[in-house]
Amino acid sequence: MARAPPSAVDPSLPPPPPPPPPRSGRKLINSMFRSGQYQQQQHHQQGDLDLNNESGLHPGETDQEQDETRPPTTNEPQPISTSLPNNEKPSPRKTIFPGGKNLINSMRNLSLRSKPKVAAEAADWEKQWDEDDEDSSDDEEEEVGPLHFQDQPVEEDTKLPAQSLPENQDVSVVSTDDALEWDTAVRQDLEEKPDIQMFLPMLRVLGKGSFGKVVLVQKRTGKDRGGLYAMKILRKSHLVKRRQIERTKTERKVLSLVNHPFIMKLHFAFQSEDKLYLVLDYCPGGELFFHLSRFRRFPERVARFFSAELLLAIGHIHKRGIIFRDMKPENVLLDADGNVKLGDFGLAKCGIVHPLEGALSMCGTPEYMAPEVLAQAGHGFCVDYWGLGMILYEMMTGLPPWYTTDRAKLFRKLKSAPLDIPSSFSAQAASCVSGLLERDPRRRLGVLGIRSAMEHPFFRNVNWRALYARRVEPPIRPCEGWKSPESIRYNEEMGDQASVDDFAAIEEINACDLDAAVKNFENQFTRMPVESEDHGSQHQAEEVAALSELNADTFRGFSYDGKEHPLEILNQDSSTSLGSTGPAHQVQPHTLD
Ligand SMILES: Nc1ncnc2c1ncn2[C@@H]1O[C@H](COP(=O)(O)OP(=O)(O)OP(=O)(O)O)[C@@H](O)[C@H]1O
Repeated sequence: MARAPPSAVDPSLPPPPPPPPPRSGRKLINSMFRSGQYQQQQHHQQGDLDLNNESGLHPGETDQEQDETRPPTTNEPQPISTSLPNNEKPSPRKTIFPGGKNLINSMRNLSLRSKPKVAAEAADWEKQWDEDDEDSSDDEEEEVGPLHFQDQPVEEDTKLPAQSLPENQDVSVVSTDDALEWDTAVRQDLEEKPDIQMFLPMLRVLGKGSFGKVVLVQKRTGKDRGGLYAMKILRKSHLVKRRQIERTKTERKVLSLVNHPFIMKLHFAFQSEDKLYLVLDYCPGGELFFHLSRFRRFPERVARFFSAELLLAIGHIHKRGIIFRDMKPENVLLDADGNVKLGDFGLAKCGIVHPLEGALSMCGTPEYMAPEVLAQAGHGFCVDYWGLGMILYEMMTGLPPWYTTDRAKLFRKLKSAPLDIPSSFSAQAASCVSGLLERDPRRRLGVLGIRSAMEHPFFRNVNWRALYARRVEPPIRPCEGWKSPESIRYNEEMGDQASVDDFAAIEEINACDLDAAVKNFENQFTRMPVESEDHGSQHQAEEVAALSELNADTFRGFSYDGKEHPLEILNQDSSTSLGSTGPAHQVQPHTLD
């Protein structure tokens, strides 16, 4: 059965651009950032995305005026060319915030203005959130149709809520109570003991990480038969060789502790003699990075939507005493509807009850590291607000602030270079980004908790309850026209005859459906032979040697059927024993937390 291929986006964004360059192209894009070519190209194509486009047009709506004011098609964003003419000289990135640093600083120092409406809504949402934690049923929720994430004209208001913690305040009171809640909902309905047979044959490769690959699989038996999942496969020998066992255990532990609409869910974990398997929500929308590289940068309202969802995800993990520590667009995936799913919890840390303290490790992705992490001064929840600021800035400009390939220079810039804010940022966005990217974590937006960030004027028009309930229509619809087996099943259960026919077909998912299902992933992975393994003799010899280092207890407790109590996980040994070798793009913890 052929399904319409996934297609593009909200009509208020430019028409669907061609797919992004392959991953090798992504690497080149990075090198273009470094050489300045990327900025040059951005400069040439300025105007191809209207940052002030706040019309909020949505599917089915038309706006002739909007179409007419769009730049000509030839100027629509194209995938970033990997072959820029050599004679184009890179132009340096401009510092174009009116008033520059002084204005930003003066905005930071303004006192808290009362914002009863926003505060009331945030409080309302928070109350709802607590209730949802206790009882996840939405039965009594008022039925409201999908809301558009549409910006209203915002009154001029650039004042940043005061974020400073008084010098002598015991900041540990900020979130201790929340951190004691370990009430993650677990799935009670599964009676199956998971194993690899349940998911064979594997369907497509989705991507590769430093220690293994992620493949698309379909559950072949049991209640969720036919459902698609992403299965992360890690070779034990790689983990041992690269001292990544604790990282993997952390990822598996944290994933089973969290339960949130904007965080990737772990369904099963199991192991074979030589591999570990994590079965996760499949995110057919692909990486946020993939979409950002197609559009080069997002209009402010789009950046606001994604950052608001990420803010809720951060609030959820912080409430559970977990910090993420690796916020970057590559770790944010989109579900079929275009809502975010935060993933890759390998650098997360549990047991944090303080915004500034609790962890010591120097870890993260260099370009995104918070100053307090670099300084190894101790860090807490506030690192993730810094990470959110970095993502927000990157969404609105196309690259993270202070970017350079020279590692020493990068760290110097992260520590002390002024933040350049383009003049295209609204005052609210500039205030929010500079508040999140405040170097002193005691003064950073979010230090007083998620609510203080939610109340920022940049998020003024966000309906948090609706957003949390996924009733706000996402600005990018990455899988339009594609029906997931789960949605088909849902309709079938509701007695929809057309879908019953579809449902018969989901168990025999054909190549065309598969192409549609992986449309937002790079060809270089999705076209790989799914079972290909390196069986070279040297590799095998190394593997045997590495595996012999493992004792029977190394991965004890890894398997997960969705039913264990989170406290059991917390009681397992989680001492850190990481070496300094890690993936090229990440810095692994160098000290014990
Ligand atoms: N749940 C998922 N649904 C769809 N695709 C996924 C999912 N999880 C991961 N992927 C894809 O697989 C790729 C590899 O993921 P993985 O978590 O192994 O590595 P990574 O995060 O890129 O690298 P590292 O683990 O080294 O930080 C990701 O880049 C993403 O494109």
